[in-house]
Amino acid sequence: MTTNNPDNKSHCRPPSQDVNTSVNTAQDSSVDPMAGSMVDDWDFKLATLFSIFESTPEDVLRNALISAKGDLEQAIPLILSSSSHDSSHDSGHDSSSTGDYPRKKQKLIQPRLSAFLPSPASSSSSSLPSASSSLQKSSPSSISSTSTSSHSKESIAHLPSLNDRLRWKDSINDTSASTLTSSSSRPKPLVVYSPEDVAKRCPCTLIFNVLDKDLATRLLKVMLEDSETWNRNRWWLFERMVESPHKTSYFAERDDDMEEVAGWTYNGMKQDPPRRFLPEMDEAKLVIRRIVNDLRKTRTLHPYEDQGPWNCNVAAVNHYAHSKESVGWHADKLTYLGPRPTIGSLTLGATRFFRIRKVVPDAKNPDTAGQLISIELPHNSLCIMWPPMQEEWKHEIPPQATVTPHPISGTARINITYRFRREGFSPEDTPVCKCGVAMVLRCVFKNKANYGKYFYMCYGAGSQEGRTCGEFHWVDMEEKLRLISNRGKEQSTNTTLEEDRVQGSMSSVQNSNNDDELDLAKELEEDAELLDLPLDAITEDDLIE
Ligand SMILES: O=C(O)CCC(=O)C(=O)O
Ligand SMILES: [Fe+2]
Repeated sequence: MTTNNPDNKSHCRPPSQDVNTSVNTAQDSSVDPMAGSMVDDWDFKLATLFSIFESTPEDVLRNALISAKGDLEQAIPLILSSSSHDSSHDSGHDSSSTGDYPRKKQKLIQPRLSAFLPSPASSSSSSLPSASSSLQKSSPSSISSTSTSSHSKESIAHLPSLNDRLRWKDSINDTSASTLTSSSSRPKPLVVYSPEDVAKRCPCTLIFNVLDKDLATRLLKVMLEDSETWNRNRWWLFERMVESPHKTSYFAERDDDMEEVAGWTYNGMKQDPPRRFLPEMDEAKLVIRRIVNDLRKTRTLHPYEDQGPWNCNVAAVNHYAHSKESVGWHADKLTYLGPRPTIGSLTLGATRFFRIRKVVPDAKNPDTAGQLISIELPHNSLCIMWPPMQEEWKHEIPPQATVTPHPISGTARINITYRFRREGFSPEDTPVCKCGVAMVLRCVFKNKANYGKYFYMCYGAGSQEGRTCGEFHWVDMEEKLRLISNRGKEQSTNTTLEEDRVQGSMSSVQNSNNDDELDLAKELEEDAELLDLPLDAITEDDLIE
């Protein structure tokens, strides 16, 4: 699967916010997933600054925070420009251009965070470099450094991303469990190993030794070989082209699946066609499909789930060469899978941690909101993500200090996520925004009034030099599903549906013409940007839409 072509731009109205504003949203409690629990908390903000500026005296940090009226992102440039901090650590520059890496913790955190910070001279959008000049300037360093140095740690550290900011926040939160217990309400991170514990903690089922040993070995070998042809994705992030810290590709089961997936877009960019499941993938698919469907019989299905048997007709595959390769916080996109999808995620090769956290507060267990749960995934394990995993949780494969290697793959891990592309959520069912690109389907999980409602939004920012038209439509999901189901019935009686389909997609979305809705659209877009990490979800799934 090839990557987004940076030259193939569609043009949108520039966003109203500049880089600075976007960064601000990350720490703004109004859009933060942890809002109300800790980000509002002064101590947390101070601790955050501590973790970035380890060598800076506390009073400098405190004063900066006071001067910035508690706004973390405003405080950071103040500290950077203060003479008190250790400039060898807190250079505020992308170290890819300086070649001067901060040491230890800053190596991972600081360069990436600082890549988002406005320099004191560029606090307004007008002073930012134009997107095209930024491409010329930043692409060579950010792309060539990552693509030429293959899997170097440095290439990973170069990637500035929203996800880095969340990981950065999480690493702080991890620390907070031990050092900030008095001021932090966030529960300590958990590591779970057993299927029983996994089932207790989240909507996932973990199954060890899921495939016959011989099949698991053959599949690992063939995928390792095939992964030589997989690519790192590239996308726009705040006027910079960045590259995913792992390789990925897409497969489909049959001809019609191939055609559909070939029509999938990521930010309006058509992707290369997927390849057909390799024979070993087909073999594994049969096992996984049976297991998922057997388990599904014991579950109460949500009305928005596909009520028929689960199929796995497409697969996003990932290759993590070593412990530092990763995938960022994200939920798998709903656009082509529909609401409440089930995903079967197979691990082959090295053992890695799969880290999850619930982004919707759980009324029954408010104490566990935002808790980081790491699930160990060994070779030949299947992690089934049930609904509402993609609506209410985020997941990632974080970089690790070391991994448990596998005798065949060494430190490399292969992941195959078997997915069900769903009727009624094809490219032809997906609305197109003012940019002329396919919109992305999302679910509101934060805003109480609209909780659980679905919407389509412009998703152009990852491909269009950071630009989005901000278009937004609510989806009446019940109505949409009813129309899909009727369509299915009519299809089975060979009725032509073209008119209904157009009618259906027209009535299932409502244009948002009034100001309130536009405001909400904007807020949701910001939410999505932060919480769903659309620009940073690095898997093929996340980038293909
Ligand atoms: O590698 C993994 O286990 C997770 C991959 C993933 O999240 C994805 O492909 O969407
Ligand atoms: Fe995922």
